[in-house]
Amino acid sequence: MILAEDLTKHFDDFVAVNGISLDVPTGRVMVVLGPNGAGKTTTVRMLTSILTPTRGRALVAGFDVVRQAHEVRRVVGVLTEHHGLYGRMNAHEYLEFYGNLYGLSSREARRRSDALLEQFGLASAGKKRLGEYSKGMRQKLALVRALLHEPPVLLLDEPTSAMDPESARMVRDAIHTLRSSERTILLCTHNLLEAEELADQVAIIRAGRIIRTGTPENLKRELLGAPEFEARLGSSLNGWTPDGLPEGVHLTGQGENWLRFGVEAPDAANPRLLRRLLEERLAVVAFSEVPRSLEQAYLEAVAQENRQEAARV
Ligand SMILES: Nc1ncnc2c1ncn2[C@@H]1O[C@H](COP(=O)(O)OP(=O)(O)OP(=O)(O)O)[C@@H](O)[C@H]1O
Repeated sequence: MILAEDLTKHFDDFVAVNGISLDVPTGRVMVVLGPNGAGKTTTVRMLTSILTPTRGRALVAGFDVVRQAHEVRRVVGVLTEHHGLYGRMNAHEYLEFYGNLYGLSSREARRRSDALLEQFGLASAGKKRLGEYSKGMRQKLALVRALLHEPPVLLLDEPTSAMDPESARMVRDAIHTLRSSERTILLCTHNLLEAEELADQVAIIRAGRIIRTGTPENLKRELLGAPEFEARLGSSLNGWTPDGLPEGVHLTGQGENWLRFGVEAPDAANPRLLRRLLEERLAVVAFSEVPRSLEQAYLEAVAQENRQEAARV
């Protein structure tokens, strides 16, 4: 549904985006992560036909972002950092104006905007001038605008950055619902918990290039190594140290009543590991994976790149 090949953007001599390729199938959420200035917004702008790529091509819902810019604008809902709201209008007027631009009748625009304003807690602010909106309210209204024409593709650049926790929750819930109704979503965020919750796929961009891509689980595995499992015991270990552990399992830590293991292939090794612990008559009261975050994996990916770059100069 979103397909980019070798997408590149130069601003004079500066290369902001350098050969990005992406493939986001229908009904999936691709989260784009990256440091400030990495090229995320520039990528979104090319995918929405706002900027013309210097090289490469992109198709959104089958439409070419350069040759079919008009069609692309019709099938995408965009939320960018600069919302371009008209300060003198109120929300109803603004959404009717945009609804008409998208080809909706005023009545239909009003019906949809009332439902969306209600959904995002803006119903009581419908008559307030947009110049008087707070930052978070502006961001919510920009999202309402992006959803107004029920587009199959959504490109959301930091959609919750200015929102209070309750509003951000509403937006994440809305993204879950949109995903399950087969919308295709590309989301840029610096909020790694948000990314972890929503992403089917993650692309990490640094200095205009994709440095890693994969599911959150695969990225954790690739960047942080084998998962760890912890066995909690109902009694003290009394100085016992594990030996004869199954292949692919190694001890990574231990305390008075707990043991931690790195496990290369959990499906095969964990049953054997548990049998081994029971053979020793250890009272295992809980056995669980030690949680690892996408944040850890992201920081590791960027740190690895920074080290490689430092080694090159
Ligand atoms: N119109 C422009 N002219 C010149 N340089 C630009 C222009 N737009 C963006 N850039 C540069 O391109 C690079 C990428 O910017 P971009 O806004 O895409 O980054 P980003 O990943 O979205 O960053 P952030 O996380 O801070 O929002 C930056 O170095 C920026 O200064």
